[in-house]
Amino acid sequence: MANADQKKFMAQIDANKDSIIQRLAKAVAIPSVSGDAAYRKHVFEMADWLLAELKGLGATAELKPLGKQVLDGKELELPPVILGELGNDPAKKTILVYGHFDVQPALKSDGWDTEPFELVIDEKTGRMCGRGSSDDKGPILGWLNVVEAHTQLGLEMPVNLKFCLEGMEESGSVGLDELIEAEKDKFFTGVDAVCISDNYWLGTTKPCITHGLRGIAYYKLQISGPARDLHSGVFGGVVHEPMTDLFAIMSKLVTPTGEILIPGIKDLVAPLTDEEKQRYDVMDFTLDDINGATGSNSTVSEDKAKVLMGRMRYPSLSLHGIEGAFSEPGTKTVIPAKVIGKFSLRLVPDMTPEKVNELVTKFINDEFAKLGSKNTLTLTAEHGGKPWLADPNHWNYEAAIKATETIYGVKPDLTREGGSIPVTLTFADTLNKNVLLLPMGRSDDGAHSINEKLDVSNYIEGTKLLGVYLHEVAATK
Ligand SMILES: C[C@H](N)C(=O)N[C@@H](Cc1c[nH]cn1)C(=O)O
Ligand SMILES: [Zn+2]
Ligand SMILES: [Zn+2]
Repeated sequence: MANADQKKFMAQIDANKDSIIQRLAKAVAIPSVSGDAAYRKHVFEMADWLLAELKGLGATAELKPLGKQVLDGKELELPPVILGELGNDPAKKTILVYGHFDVQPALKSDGWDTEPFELVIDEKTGRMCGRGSSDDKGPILGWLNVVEAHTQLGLEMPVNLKFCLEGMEESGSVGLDELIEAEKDKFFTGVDAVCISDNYWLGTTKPCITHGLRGIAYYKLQISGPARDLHSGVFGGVVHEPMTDLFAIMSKLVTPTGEILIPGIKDLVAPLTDEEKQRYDVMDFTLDDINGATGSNSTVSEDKAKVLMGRMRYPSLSLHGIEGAFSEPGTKTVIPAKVIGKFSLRLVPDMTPEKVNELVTKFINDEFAKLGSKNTLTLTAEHGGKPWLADPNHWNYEAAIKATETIYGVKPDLTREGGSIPVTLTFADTLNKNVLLLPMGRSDDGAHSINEKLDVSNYIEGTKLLGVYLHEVAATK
């Protein structure tokens, strides 16, 4: 049940509906793609815009430079991290809020129905379409909307807030761990718990609270041979072809039903307990939720618990793409001289990127040796992140459960997320504080896909959820 302050706050969010949607439209219009050097200046632009918004709301905030990185052979300045603070009352709890203002790449030609960097609102369905609307600009702005509503009402914020907002999450959070380590006894002092809104409900109607994430280990596998692309009529059957080698290796990594074939990987996975299995059996979820989100009927199993475990508690290996391969329409008869296969594994307890790197490297080198090819193979381990699992028996989770009941009128499911947010474990380990994931969007939001959207109702009610959660945090012992 909402108390009087919470009711006033919720009414103010309803009153602000148009202006906070405009705030999201402005954020989506900045194409802050972190993984493409050509867009890097927009990630900086996004950091400047957010910094100004935070300061405009009365927070103290600064940009922390992270140095440089090498991306696709080019040296590039890393986007800064925003560290901000609102309130420092020793009588109040301090919640650290993390989010990311970078996004995945998006081009209209990928198959979007609308311009990806324009927030297009369908008044009939309430869907707000645009890259970053759900992942993760909507949720970040949710926190700002909460602060604004309190100021407008002259209502005291129930907790002190610290903000840590990064611009490299979609590209491995380069430099962030080091910054957190360096600031742990400075900026991060006094943090009581952490809240991250950067994942999704399990389905489209029922909210959830998340206490686990998979980790990631991302690889680029380069095979090169000829000094230049060749005519397949002249050189086909004459040379070892890089693409043929690459297909031979990539086809041995995983089966079409998702079984990882790299020896030793399965042995790293913590065994399933009966008690854990039961949790998946009773989770409020149907295959229609997944089918709705994928727009297909293509699950690898018809068993609900197996599908859920495939996403939450087992590793997976996905093939993402091949750079350098002929991919345009038409029928070019070319032998590409150099191709780079991209794949990643999602990691679960007790896997670490280091252990996985060892096994992947050995397997790929062994398989390449079996081909007897005269080409050259180079395997690069790109970004990695460990899996994370938190204890939900904590006041941070209690507050989130109460707030969810107030906003949505149901007890939320307790879930583990299939995606990765590498910094989560860093916060848990370095600050030694409880971390909670409190999602705003739905499973069918299409994060990383075409036509990413956030429903108006999720944005508005999700903003209320973040605010009421802070009130409930203040009320817990
Ligand atoms: C769950 C979160 N919103 C997210 O999308 N995380 C990304 C992180 C990542 C890692 N490599 C590239 N991006 C994800 O899980 O893919
Ligand atoms: Zn993402
Ligand atoms: Zn995200």
